[in-house]
Amino acid sequence: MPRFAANLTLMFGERPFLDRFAAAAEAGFGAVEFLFPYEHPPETIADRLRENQLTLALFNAPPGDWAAGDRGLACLPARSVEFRSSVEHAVTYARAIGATKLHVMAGIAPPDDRAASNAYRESLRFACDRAGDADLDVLIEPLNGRDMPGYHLADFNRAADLIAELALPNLKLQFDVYHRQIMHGDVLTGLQTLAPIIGHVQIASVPRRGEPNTGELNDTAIFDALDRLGYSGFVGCEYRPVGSTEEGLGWFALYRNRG
Ligand SMILES: O=C(O)C(=O)[C@H](O)CO
Ligand SMILES: [Mg+2]
Repeated sequence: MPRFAANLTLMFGERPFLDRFAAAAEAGFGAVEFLFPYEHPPETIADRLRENQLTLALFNAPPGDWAAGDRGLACLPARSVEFRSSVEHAVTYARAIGATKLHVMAGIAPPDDRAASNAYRESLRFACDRAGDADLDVLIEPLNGRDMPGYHLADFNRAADLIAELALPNLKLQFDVYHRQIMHGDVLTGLQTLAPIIGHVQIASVPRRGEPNTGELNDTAIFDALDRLGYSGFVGCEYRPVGSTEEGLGWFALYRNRG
């Protein structure tokens, strides 16, 4: 049975961020993930994880100035200095909070912009090198253009090609089922084909990005397929609860307290 990680950026949003750790543990999660923890000292995050006996499945490197429209810096040649320091900052956090997986966002630039593609490759080499020193995998995640217009990495095949081309041992694919279904469909075949390079999986219903099994996909069949494929990582619950997070956890009854 897959092991699930509550995404504390989207779930338990009724509470302040630091209170969501206890809420996730109480709900039966053994792991959590979140996007950007940087408003809080890493020691505080580490304490919350330890106090609640939670494993950290994944977090994101700083994305630049989100309010100003940045969605990562990796493909932006003019921002390479800032990118490198964002990776160093993330690695410092990762060491302190016991992370093993780091999502590095690409940024906004057309997929066929050659300068952006070259910068992206260079940035990923740099990130994998620094992250490798801390035993961290670097994840890249194709994002659909409806939620993330203009994002540089918007195709699963392109992500797979890039991972093959760069051949970096700690560069992996973040397979978000929600984005996959919107961009390409063919979710089960995608999971099977890409299994060797998948480093993390995320789930949400389509199209509303709500609880599993409330949209157009059979998420139970997806969880079964992950088992058959021998996927041993976490499945991040990156969804926006329709009502209160707890009320929407009916789907989780089968899986709670299973690591
Ligand atoms: O949006 C997603 O699916 C993510 O996982 C990113 O980390 C944030 O954009
Ligand atoms: Mg995702």
